[in-house]
Amino acid sequence: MSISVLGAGAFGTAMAVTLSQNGPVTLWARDAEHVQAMRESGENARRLPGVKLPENVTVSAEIADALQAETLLLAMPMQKMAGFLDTHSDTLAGKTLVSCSKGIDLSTGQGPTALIRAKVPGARAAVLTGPSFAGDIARGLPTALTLACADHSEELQAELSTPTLRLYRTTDTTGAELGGALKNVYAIAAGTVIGAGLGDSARAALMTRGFAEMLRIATELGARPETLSGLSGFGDLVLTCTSAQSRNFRLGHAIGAGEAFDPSITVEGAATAQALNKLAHARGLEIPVAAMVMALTEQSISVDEAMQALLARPLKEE
Ligand SMILES: NC(=O)C1=CN([C@@H]2O[C@H](COP(=O)(O)OP(=O)(O)OC[C@H]3O[C@@H](n4cnc5c(N)ncnc54)[C@H](O)[C@@H]3O)[C@@H](O)[C@H]2O)C=CC1
Ligand SMILES: O=C(CO)COP(=O)(O)O
Repeated sequence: MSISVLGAGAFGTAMAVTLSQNGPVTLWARDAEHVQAMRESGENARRLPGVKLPENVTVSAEIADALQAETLLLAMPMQKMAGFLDTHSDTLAGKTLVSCSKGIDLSTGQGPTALIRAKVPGARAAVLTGPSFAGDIARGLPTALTLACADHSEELQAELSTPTLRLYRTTDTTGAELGGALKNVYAIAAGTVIGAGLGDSARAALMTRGFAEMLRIATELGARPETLSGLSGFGDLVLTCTSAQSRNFRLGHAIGAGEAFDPSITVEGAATAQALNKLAHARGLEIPVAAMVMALTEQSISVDEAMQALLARPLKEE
């Protein structure tokens, strides 16, 4: 059984590298020049420098090459997924589409599985998510992720597990994808606190209250609470709120420190904060930390104002 990875960013490349231990993998990039550069150098210098592409990984700019496989990993930024599915919907029907993207589509409020079902009705949708930096996976460091698929596939779990990548399965696709999307918002909050010098205690408080918000909104949207407590929710929240490897954390850190941040870096949490606030508002749910993250990323509030607003909220029961 062969696998293809669609999107040759850091994460798609890392997944291609680890999965190539099980068999041949096609790594598809939309940019032919990027493919040429990867073939010549034997690595993805743009997105994952220093990691050699194994022989089992074929890089291609032809989508037809990738479509030879039945299992396709979607590894592109969330806000690009709808356009990608629209363009290729006919050819993707009947395939197993495993989303690796962590976000909520801003224009529809849908997560990856709902988007896949809407755009490619004949496809089987799954989600691969959890605490994992691309560099760690590619270097073969031990990693555990959640694989969510409505039809409970042990076969898919085995297909996507490697000697260093251990997958746990669940049928709760909503919980898994919301955990992965929402933690990015709180990683921005954590980064902001550290960048502004507000201390580790404040970060722990925001992580905990952020997790409460994650549970509140995700369960309202149909997620199982235990999924949020697992790798895809709590696990990834811990990783991204405590590591400067996280781009979401780094964006927050720059906001807190009053520094510039390179806008070409993929940071899913800013758009997710907007989508999340829309969803919460429509349901009458309070998510004060996520509201502050949205205001900070939109530059409509200062860090000091955000912190004061959170501290001045009415005292309540935990
Ligand atoms: N980098 C990481 O450690 C992890 C990333 N992820 C998730 O994976 C997703 C992708 O992130 P990265 O690979 O890190 O980003 P990246 O910034 O390294 O790469 C994004 C890639 O997507 C490609 N792309 C953009 N629009 C596209 C389109 N319309 N069609 C096909 N390809 C397109 C770009 O050319 C680029 O190669 C995000 O949702 C991220 O949250 C998940 C786990 C870990
Ligand atoms: O999702 C990730 C780790 O699990 C990667 O986080 P960033 O997108 O913040 O770098």
